[in-house]
Amino acid sequence: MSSDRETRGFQAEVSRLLHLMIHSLYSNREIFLRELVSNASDACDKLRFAALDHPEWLEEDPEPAIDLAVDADAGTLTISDNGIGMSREEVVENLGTIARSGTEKFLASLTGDQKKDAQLIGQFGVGFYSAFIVADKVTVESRRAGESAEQGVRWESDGQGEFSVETLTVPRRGTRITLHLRDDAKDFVDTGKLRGIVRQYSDHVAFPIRMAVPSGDEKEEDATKLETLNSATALWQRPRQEISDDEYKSFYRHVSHDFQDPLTWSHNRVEGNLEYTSLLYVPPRAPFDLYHREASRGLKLYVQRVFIMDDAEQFLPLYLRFIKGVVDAPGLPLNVSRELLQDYGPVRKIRAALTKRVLQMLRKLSGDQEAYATFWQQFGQVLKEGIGEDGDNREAIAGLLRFASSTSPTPGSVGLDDYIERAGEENKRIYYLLGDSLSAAQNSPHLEVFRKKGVEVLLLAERVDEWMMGFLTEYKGYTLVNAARGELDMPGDDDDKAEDPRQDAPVLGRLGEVLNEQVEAVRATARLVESPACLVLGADELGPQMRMMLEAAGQPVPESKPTLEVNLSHPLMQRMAELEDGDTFAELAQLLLDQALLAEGQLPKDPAATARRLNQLLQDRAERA
Ligand SMILES: Nc1ncnc2c1ncn2[C@@H]1O[C@H](COP(=O)(O)OP(=O)(O)OP(=O)(O)O)[C@@H](O)[C@H]1O
Repeated sequence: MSSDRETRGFQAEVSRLLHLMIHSLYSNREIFLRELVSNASDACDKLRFAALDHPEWLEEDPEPAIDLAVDADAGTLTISDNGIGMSREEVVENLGTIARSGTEKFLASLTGDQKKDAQLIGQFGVGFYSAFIVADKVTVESRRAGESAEQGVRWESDGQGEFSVETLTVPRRGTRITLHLRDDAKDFVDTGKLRGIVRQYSDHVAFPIRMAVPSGDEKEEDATKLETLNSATALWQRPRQEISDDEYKSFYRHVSHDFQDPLTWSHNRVEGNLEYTSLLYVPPRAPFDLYHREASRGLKLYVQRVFIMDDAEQFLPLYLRFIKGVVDAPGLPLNVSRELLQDYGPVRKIRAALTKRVLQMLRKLSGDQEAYATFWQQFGQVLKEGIGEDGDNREAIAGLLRFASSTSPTPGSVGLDDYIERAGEENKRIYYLLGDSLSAAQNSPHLEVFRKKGVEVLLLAERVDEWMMGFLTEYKGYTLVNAARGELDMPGDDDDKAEDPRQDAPVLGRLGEVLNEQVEAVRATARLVESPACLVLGADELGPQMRMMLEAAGQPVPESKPTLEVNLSHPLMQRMAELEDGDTFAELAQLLLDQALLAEGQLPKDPAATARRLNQLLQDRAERA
């Protein structure tokens, strides 16, 4: 019986997605099977969860399973499950519109560049539509658990822009997807090939994946038997020593929908009052939506092996949102909700323990330079958020940070422990310098004296750095010191600055008078070797990055003036000290300040006036040439 047939157009975005997918995933075609099996497995998980409230749904057909069947003559492959199934509305919603969270964001982040987009699509679970990579027609028949056979539904499409739906009788609960294989994909009727793909991608799926194969019965040529293709146990429940690296990797691909192997993982069972098992992975690259506020994050939560929810974000802090994996906490109530998880004491304890576990895993990973460099490049910025957000683990997180430095300019090449080891115990300070870019920091006049004295300075050029350093004031008994702030206290500087006779030099007073409105003070410096002057922030003043961030957020930013420090031994300063003409002195003083601003990556207050002064200088120079 069939009725109510209607044809509908896909949303435009779906057509785009299909087109892109078919073309960009051609060399990875077999992943369609992983995606469809994964959906079937999710549907079985959902059924088990729903059956906690409706045990009657399981009565007739109690064992969830996923079946593959091929028909070589018809050129079809069928994947069926007896999971939760879909109603007609759900089919239309799930398989025809893009209201689902990921797709829209994914499409928004497309660049139009085929190559880049192909990588993006790999990061994004391609889901049901991947069926069209190998099929030129897909038929879905489904019946929602708890509904009658007459309320079944059939969905069909050639992936060209339209799909049809109709109500029909479906004898069994669950979903059955038939792929009418494309001419160049007919090899997917080969049971040996399918067996290999299932073992490679889906071995750990917790429900049996079965395939009809010839029974070998000579009397009945067409007789078949069901062969179970996977090991069908929840991988995380098995003892560690029995699980091979390949199994761990394959499970990672399952939970993350990634094509690549994870960088590392950590599998632990905790016994006692608060029993739980966790299997946590560090992915090899950041998802495209790492910085989207509502991006999915967190672990898959199971209670007594029953799947409860995806993206259980309560089990890890926000700055570890890139970690993938599973937590199985048999002590939690099966009907636990997101709201309940939020303030649930045991969950808070698991979260604290898992956070430590992840930090340890990263510490261990840092022993492998190449792998850690990949990690740092992908997730370093996110980890920095933890310095501000997680005071309890600040030191452990700080130990994982990587920087460029004045002596090792490759980004991410220096850790705080490396710095300490090189600096020794004598001067318990770690110097750092903030800049708008790495090259600005590298060329900053503030580094001159450090270079001269052979003291290493960390160079920080990311937007979050200034914010982060506001929280990171100490590490293993060493004080972190901003090289561009306050008065410098360098090793070997014994002279008491307050009584430094250089501070009485008349040129300082003259500069102070001319620049009175623009600077807090003018003083002699020991910071500079080659440059005549630089700007220094007061110890508690906001730096330029924080100012910009606050301004962008519409927050009031307190007025503040920098201090100008000048190098009295510089020939320019010596010449200025002798200069009698007040107007020329004022012009040069203004340019001195403007160039110091420029060296910090900031614009002078009146750039046009600076340009005018510079042009005058150029003209004078040209006339003398
Ligand atoms: N075998 C199935 N049984 C029941 N529902 C299904 C089945 N396959 C797909 N669905 C429904 O269709 C939706 C869309 O599936 P699709 O694979 O495109 O995306 P997804 O599974 O939500 O995301 P992703 O695959 O990216 O993780 C699913 O969320 C699910 O609700």
